[in-house]
Amino acid sequence: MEFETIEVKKEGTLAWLILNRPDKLNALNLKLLEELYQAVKNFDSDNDVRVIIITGKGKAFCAGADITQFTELTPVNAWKFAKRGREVMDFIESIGKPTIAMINGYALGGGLELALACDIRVASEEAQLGLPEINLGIYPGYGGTQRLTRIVGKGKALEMMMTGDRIPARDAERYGLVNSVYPSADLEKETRKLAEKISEKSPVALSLIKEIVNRGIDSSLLTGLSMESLGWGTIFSTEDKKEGVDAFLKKRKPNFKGI
Ligand SMILES: CCCCC/C=C/C(=O)SCCNC(=O)CCNC(=O)[C@H](O)C(C)(C)COP(=O)(O)OP(=O)(O)OC[C@H]1O[C@@H](n2cnc3c(N)ncnc32)[C@H](O)[C@@H]1OP(=O)(O)O
Repeated sequence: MEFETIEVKKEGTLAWLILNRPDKLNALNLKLLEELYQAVKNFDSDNDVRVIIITGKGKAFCAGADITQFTELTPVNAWKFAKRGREVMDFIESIGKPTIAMINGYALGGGLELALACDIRVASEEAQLGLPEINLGIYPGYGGTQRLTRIVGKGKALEMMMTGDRIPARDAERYGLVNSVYPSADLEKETRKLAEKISEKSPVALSLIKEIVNRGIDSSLLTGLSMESLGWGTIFSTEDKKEGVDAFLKKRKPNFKGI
């Protein structure tokens, strides 16, 4: 499928989705948002794909929602644009496959919110992250108020939203906002290494981990723990569980098939 605002490519079991409006720092307009949704949907239903990596072309991961669109938005359309963006982020978070945001530069506003919807964030040393919407007289609308708070805690999240300050990647790593930081020359290699490691695990187990963690975090501890035990029953019916245990006992590498 041809896209205008993103590039997609497959490398074995890894799928790359590259935001491709570099002259506008990959700002999210409606077209990009819809293509992003479609590409993730395609990769999610592609059995060959085990891990999805999202990144940006040029010096930005994504500088947020396209501000030029704001001048013509009526309140009703603003609500629709925010709602659609949130739905796309929710969808990305909800898919069963692991997602990695490879933050190669600015991840601001809706761009950071996209990264927050991914499971793991890795960044280059030059990257800067922030929610600068406050400087436009608005506030995050693609899930940032909720997801950032769950990841870095209320105090730091409120500070980021209230000041709009951009945070260097190394500080973001200290706050737990990004998992790892690398020199930009190594970012792609290290991301690929991480993605390949995850791609060799059981897709069923990965999918259950995502579901239980994402649902559990919004539930009581008891409900989360109960989902964990129920999932355990389910995982014992899979071929991947048989394969993993057999491989261990026979001292060989497992070959998980996702069944
Ligand atoms: C409707 C629901 C929305 C829901 C929630 C989401 C809200 C948002 O995301 S609001 C946007 C938040 N983001 C920002 O406020 C960042 C805006 N950008 C900047 O502050 C700067 O561009 C920068 C600090 C990221 C980089 O500065 P610099 O290196 O000097 O690069 P330029 O400013 O010259 O940018 C190059 C080029 O890109 C255009 N651009 C950058 N960001 C956006 C954007 N968010 N929307 C539209 N266009 C953007 C910028 O205008 C330049 O274009 P030209 O002037 O045509 O060269």
